[in-house]
Amino acid sequence: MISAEEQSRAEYKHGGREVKGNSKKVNQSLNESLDGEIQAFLIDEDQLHTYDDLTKVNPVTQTTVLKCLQARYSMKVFYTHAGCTLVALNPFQPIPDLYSLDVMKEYHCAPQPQEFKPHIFIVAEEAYRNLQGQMEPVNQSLVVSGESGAGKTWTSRCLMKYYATVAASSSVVKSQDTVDRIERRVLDSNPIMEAFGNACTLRNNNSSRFGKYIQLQLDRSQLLVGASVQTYLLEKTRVACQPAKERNFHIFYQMMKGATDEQRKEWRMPKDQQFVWLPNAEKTLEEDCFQETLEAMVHLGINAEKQGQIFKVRYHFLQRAAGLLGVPVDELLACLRVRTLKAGKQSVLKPCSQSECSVRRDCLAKLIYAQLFEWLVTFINNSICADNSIWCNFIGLLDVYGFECFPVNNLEQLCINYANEKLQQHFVAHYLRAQQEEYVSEGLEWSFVKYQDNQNCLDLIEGSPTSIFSLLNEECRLNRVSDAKKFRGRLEKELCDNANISWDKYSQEAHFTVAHYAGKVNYQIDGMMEKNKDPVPRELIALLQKSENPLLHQIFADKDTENAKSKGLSKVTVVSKFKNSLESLMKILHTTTPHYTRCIKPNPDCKPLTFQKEEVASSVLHTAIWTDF
Ligand SMILES: Nc1ncnc2c1ncn2[C@@H]1O[C@H](COP(=O)(O)OP(=O)(O)OP(=O)(O)O)[C@@H](O)[C@H]1O
Repeated sequence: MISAEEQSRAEYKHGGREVKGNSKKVNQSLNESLDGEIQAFLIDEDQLHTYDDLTKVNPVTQTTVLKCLQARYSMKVFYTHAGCTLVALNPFQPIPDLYSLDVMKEYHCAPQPQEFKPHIFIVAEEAYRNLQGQMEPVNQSLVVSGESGAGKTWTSRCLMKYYATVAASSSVVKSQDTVDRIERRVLDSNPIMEAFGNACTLRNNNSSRFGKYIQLQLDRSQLLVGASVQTYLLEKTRVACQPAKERNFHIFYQMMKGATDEQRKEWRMPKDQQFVWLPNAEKTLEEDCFQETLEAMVHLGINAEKQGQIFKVRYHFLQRAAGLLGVPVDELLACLRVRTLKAGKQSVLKPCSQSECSVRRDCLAKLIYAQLFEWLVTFINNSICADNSIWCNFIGLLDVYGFECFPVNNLEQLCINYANEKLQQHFVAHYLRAQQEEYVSEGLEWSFVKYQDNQNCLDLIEGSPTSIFSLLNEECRLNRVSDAKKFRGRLEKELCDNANISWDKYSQEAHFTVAHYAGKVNYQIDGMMEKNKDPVPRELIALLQKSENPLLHQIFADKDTENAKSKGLSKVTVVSKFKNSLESLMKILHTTTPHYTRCIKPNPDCKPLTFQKEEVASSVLHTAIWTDF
């Protein structure tokens, strides 16, 4: 991949146009001249922190941009503009007064907030004023991106708090009980979703294991009257299998540590138990705050009885004990040990091997966890969503996983990186084209910025008729035992014309490599088809429908009706579902005015106030920011 510095050099003074003739001499003198200018710029070290917009750095190269960010970080200035993107460096320590009520008011009341120091509140206020101005497109989207631990969730919380303060509707209704205040309920959705959807990983103690899009609903007077949440790709495999040194979802540890004696008695949950599925329970985390989760649940209307039902299910499947799920023990064991195969109208019973039994048990746990999470999100939405007649505009907040490239990547990373490709394309389409067109229409002198068009990569992943997704789906439909090597062969045969896919001829592993806009990623094929099928044995669903736990009963009864209505729903693959939900999201984004915030993790160990250039450099490259220059 071409480095940013090389790119800068190539485009330097040529407005992105290629240097015709490509003479070595010209390049050499250009490089020397650029080096000279970089040195000249950096000589004024004391001034580097004053650049509050990285596009004003001259010349814009990786070195100069990094030096400015580093200088600002060391002065405890964490926000910097990069054209139309806000760059947020994570301080990894609370910064007193940076987000106080007074600061919010200052930005909100300023005649020109953009003249203030760069801050996430500028983004928030700009979106709010756009909405007030009712300029098309009126609805706004705040897209928060960055790698794990960069600060997306923190930023989203800040934005929500900002609107819950400056657009508070309840302040005008003095008599309203604070418990019922909509702003509070909207904010209370955070600790609940984080308890059930976040976990401690190697990269972040409070890592969101799902993506979310929150629509803050505003009425004609631009007051916050409700919200709705859409979630994406919950990492449900974590329930039954946690990567080494990582943990399960917070909620398990919260309840095991934080339940009162009374709650333990009611949920039949003894103290100090250890579970295979709860590794690293000894770790003390700020997030293990059960009573806060419970309080938030109460505010949203999840009463003690429902809480009991939720926590009983949670606890009982930790125990991996059958009867406690409210289903007959012998029936559950039978379901786990014997598979029912359908052959026409006939059913054939086939005993499972021990490892198959474990797979079925894990499948049950994942199914219950994912369905409960979905139920919770629906409950939250019912509690915070305003009636359609009340709200007329929205500010959407998107917090999704950033680009991922691990030593081993599989279907999850493919989906996440596909989502990032979509967002990158959205960014390019909305900003660069709009800006360039604006310059042309105003007759301003402009230089053509060459940007990477990632359509080819998107065609490779999701295109029609043949793409990685279509071939994966086809393989899953064939309903045969998947063979990774054969699948690699198919990909090679069908997609060899696309320059964005390649293979390492010498690798023993069945894999493929995709050249994403942010870099190349190697995907392991083994297990990918199975993950895409995400099979749920029918017998397990049928069994859970008989559960005496009213919550489980309700959740799976609904599922049944759903399946009956739309035949074959259970056959919808993971990538198809994800593609559809992403397409709906992109449709919404395209009808809004977008605002981009890029969070950056300045060191891999989450150390306070520590800036490592290599870490920031790779983050900057993985983003749309670079395109912004
Ligand atoms: N602006 C900030 N000020 C102080 N601390 C911060 C700030 N932003 C982030 N942090 C710290 O960094 C940690 C990681 O941030 P956060 O959980 O928001 O990352 P993330 O990008 O959402 O990660 P993931 O993708 O894993 O969910 C937070 O728990 C918090 O301690």
